[in-house]
Order: sequence, then C-alpha cells, then structure tokens
Amino acid sequence: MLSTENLHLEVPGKVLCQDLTLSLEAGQCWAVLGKNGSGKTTLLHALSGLGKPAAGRVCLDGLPLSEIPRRRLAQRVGALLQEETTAFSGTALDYVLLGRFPHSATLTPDISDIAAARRALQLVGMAHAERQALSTLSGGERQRVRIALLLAQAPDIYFLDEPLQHLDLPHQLAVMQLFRQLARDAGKTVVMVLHDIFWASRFCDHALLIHDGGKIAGGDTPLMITQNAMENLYQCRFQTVATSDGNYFLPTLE
Ligand SMILES: Nc1ncnc2c1ncn2[C@@H]1O[C@H](COP(=O)(O)OP(=O)(O)OP(=O)(O)O)[C@@H](O)[C@H]1O
Repeated sequence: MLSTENLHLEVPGKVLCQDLTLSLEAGQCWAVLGKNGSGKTTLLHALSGLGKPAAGRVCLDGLPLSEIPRRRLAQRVGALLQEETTAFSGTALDYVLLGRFPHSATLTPDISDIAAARRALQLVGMAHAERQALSTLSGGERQRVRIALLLAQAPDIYFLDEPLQHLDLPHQLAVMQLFRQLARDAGKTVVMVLHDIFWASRFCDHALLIHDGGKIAGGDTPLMITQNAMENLYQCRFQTVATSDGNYFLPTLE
C-alpha cells in the first residue's frame, strides 16, 4: 500500500536514512525503534508526506505522495506528531472535529461528523470531557484527545510518533490494544515510534530498527526484537525477563 524506493534522508552533517526500500501493507502494525536523534521522527514525516526526502521517493498505491492532492492524502494517511505547542481555544469535541475536515464538503461539521468525533472520544475514554476546553485537560487526557482526532480522521495508514507519551500504564495498554485491533480487524496500517521495547514486541507484528548512519533494518518482530539486536541498536546491555506475555528487556548497569 505505502512503499519507499531508495529513500534517503539527511540533516546537515548526518545521514538518517540510507537507501530504504520498504513496503507497508494493510493489516500490519509496525514499531519504529532507535536511539534519541536516530531519525525516527524525520522518517515518519517523510513517510506521511510532511517532509521531503533528499533522494528516493514514497508512494501510496504506486503514486508518489508529492503527486497526491493534500485533501486526498489526508483521507488516506494520518499522523500523530509529538506534542504540539499550538494553543487551541475550543473544546475537546471541537478539536476532534478537525479530523473530519478531509472528509467534509464544507467547513461546518454535519451530524455524521459530530457522531464520528463522539465515537472517537468514546474509544479513548474521553467522551465525558467533550465540552471541556482542550487547554484545561491534563497531559494524558490531551494525548488521548489527540489520538481521538486521528481516529475521527479514519485514514487507512496511521503514523504515530510516541503515541504513549503522558499516558499511565493502563491507558498505554488500551492504546496499544486499540491500534493493534485497527490493524488486525479493520485492515489499517499502523506505524508507531515507541521507546518501550516491551510494547513493541507484544503488540507490533513488524519492527523497523534505525541504526547510526541511517542503516535501517525491518522485518517480523520476533526476528527483529531480540536481546542481541536491542543491545546493538541502543548500545546498552539488556537482561531478558521472560513472562507469559512475552519478553521484557531491562537495561542493566555495566
Ligand atoms: N533542521 C535540522 N537541522 C539540523 N539537524 C536536524 C534538523 N532536524 C532534525 N535534526 C537532527 O536530526 C536528528 C534526527 O532527529 P529526529 O527528530 O528525527 O530524531 P528521533 O529519532 O525522532 O529522536 P527522539 O527519540 O529524540 O525523538 C537529530 O539529531 C536532530 O537534532
């Protein structure tokens, strides 16, 4: 569905992605892992059409993203960026309704848009706060409303940059379950930057590892997320703790 051909990304003095050829299919749930500053956000921006590659291209159903009208692209591809600082003066419901714009013929939401926004708020457990000013929500509540905006947008491909930030553990679990379900049951493609290897190995069926110098490896999670691979990626020693839910990787002191 979404593919890259020889994608090359760089910032002054640093190559972040070298010659990446990759295919993201419907129903797949990908984790993007790598150290701070390795290029995860930059890659997500390029894959979602928010950033331009230095070379190579990203295509949606064979068509380069740059050739797809923005409105059409927003119907197919959605992105949750890291916390934005922009002030929004409306309510939580007003905010989630922004996700409906790519689908609306006018700037005024209709009954079906409002129903979709309310459903999305319900999915993240924030229906009770629809009339509360977004600016007065707690960090975790606001993050769940930001996720609801994306759910209301209902794209085919979800790019999520650290979706678990500000969330307590039960809400982290709920969000991971929600997106895995969207991939498995609704055939969506989900790509999420995570810092927690356990969530990645437990909920994502594919993983993309971004190494220094922009060398990127991708594949099935059980093959990608191993103790050796994680020690190599993060340049840190890990202890593997096996549980009935999967392996935990705990960083250990040297
Ligand atoms: N416009 C720019 N000019 C110079 N360097 C930049 C620019 N934009 C990004 N960088 C650098 O590119 C690198 C990758 O940034 P990016 O935000 O993609 O990393 P990341 O893997 O998402 O990191 P984190 O885990 O900390 O969120 C960083 O070292 C960053 O400082």
